[in-house]
Amino acid sequence: MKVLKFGGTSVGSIENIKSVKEIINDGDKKIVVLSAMSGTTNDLVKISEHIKNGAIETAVQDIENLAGKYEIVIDELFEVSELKQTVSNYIDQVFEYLIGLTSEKHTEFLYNKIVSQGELMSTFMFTKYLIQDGINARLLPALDFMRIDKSNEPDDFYIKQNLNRIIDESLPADIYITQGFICLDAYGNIANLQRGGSDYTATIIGAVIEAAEVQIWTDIDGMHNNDPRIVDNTHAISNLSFDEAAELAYFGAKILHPQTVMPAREANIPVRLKSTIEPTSHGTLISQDTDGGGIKAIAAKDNITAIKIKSARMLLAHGFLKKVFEIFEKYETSIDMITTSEIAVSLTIDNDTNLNAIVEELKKFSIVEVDKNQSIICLVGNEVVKHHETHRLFQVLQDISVRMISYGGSNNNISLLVNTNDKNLALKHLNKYVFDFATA
Ligand SMILES: Nc1ncnc2c1ncn2[C@@H]1O[C@H](COP(=O)(O)OP(=O)(O)O)[C@@H](O)[C@H]1O
Ligand SMILES: N[C@@H](CC(=O)OP(=O)(O)O)C(=O)O
Repeated sequence: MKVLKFGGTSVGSIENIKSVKEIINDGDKKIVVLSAMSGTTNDLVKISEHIKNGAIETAVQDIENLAGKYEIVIDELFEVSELKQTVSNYIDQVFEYLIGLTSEKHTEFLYNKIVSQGELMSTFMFTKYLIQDGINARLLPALDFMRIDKSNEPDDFYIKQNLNRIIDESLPADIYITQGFICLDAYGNIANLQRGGSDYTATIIGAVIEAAEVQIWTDIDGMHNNDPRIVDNTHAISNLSFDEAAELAYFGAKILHPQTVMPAREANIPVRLKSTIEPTSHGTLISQDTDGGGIKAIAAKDNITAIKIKSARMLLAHGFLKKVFEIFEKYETSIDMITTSEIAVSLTIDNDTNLNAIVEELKKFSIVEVDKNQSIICLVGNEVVKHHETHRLFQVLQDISVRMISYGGSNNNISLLVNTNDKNLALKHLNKYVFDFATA
């Protein structure tokens, strides 16, 4: 069985919802993972923010506006009045529930309850829409099987047991629909896999059911060699290894959630990125195969903070780095990049939650400088550090001030740290030097 994930853009309009139906209705049994309609999760996040800020009237107004949008979608999708009524009742209940939540105290738990509603709505509507067309579709509620453990890792054993049980117990179907993104935490509270997490849901499910393939369907024909929103003339990459794709996803290629590749790599399940707009195009196949060498793609990750730690005494004195790392470990903050010199160590983090506490502790034995608004630019390719063309990327040093370079941490990745204001220019110039050097 295959697992197909359709993102917010693919279920974001009536036209796209219809295309998704055509794509999945090919007679093969499958599990379909859906995101919320595009824009909905952002709207729900805003509603949660308003509640947090005590702006209850604005929250209610936003809920009503969102309800209005869903009314239009239901009206256009459903012709059979009984189904239309069932879906309307369900969606009305969701919005009444949201209104009810506006009088609650804001907590992370409340946020999680609010943001989970997008996927609950999209999957309910879509299942009924397939049924209207005579398709044997069945909804598998993600909250009945998808769970993370105390370390926020997928609880594979629980997921496998419960998903198989639910499929076995329900009437046979050709197409099973489930929600991406949402899950339960180890204590049974509603939680999620972080923004963009539906991709991750798809590979978690793919791994536990040992799927033949996981397909991530979106609005672009695969992973491009650079960010198409910033750089012109990018192209889709036909094949990526799991390691290459994982580096690109982790370092910001928006098309894939950072953790998506992990379950697929562990279970050796190919992942194909496909376009709902051009369903017949090859897309990008991510598998254990590696091909060729040199830089295949460039990605960038924003909201990075650089921390320079200068030692009062000699830096590489025995135990100095241990002391530094222990502080980051204590505050559960992972380090992305690191470079050292005789007198200082520079490193980056992408989570500022405990920055002040970390800096205070570091200051006890060093001089600390913090630079916010940095971006990591990551160049990825099999054996990229050894390739004879790789040196071209360093031409970017003549155009842009590069704060840090990480080379050789893995054979597949070279990373540069630049000020976010220089990111777009850096991506464009790197594109020219690396992929377009004949005209550079
Ligand atoms: N390297 C890249 N390759 C392809 N798309 C990318 C890349 N970097 C950024 N994107 C953007 O990611 C978008 C698709 O991701 P996303 O918004 O998560 O889709 P969905 O809503 O289907 O989950 C594309 O429209 C594209 O603009
Ligand atoms: N609704 C979630 C989950 C998701 O994965 O969305 P998308 O597939 O559109 O990136 C979000 O917006 O974060």
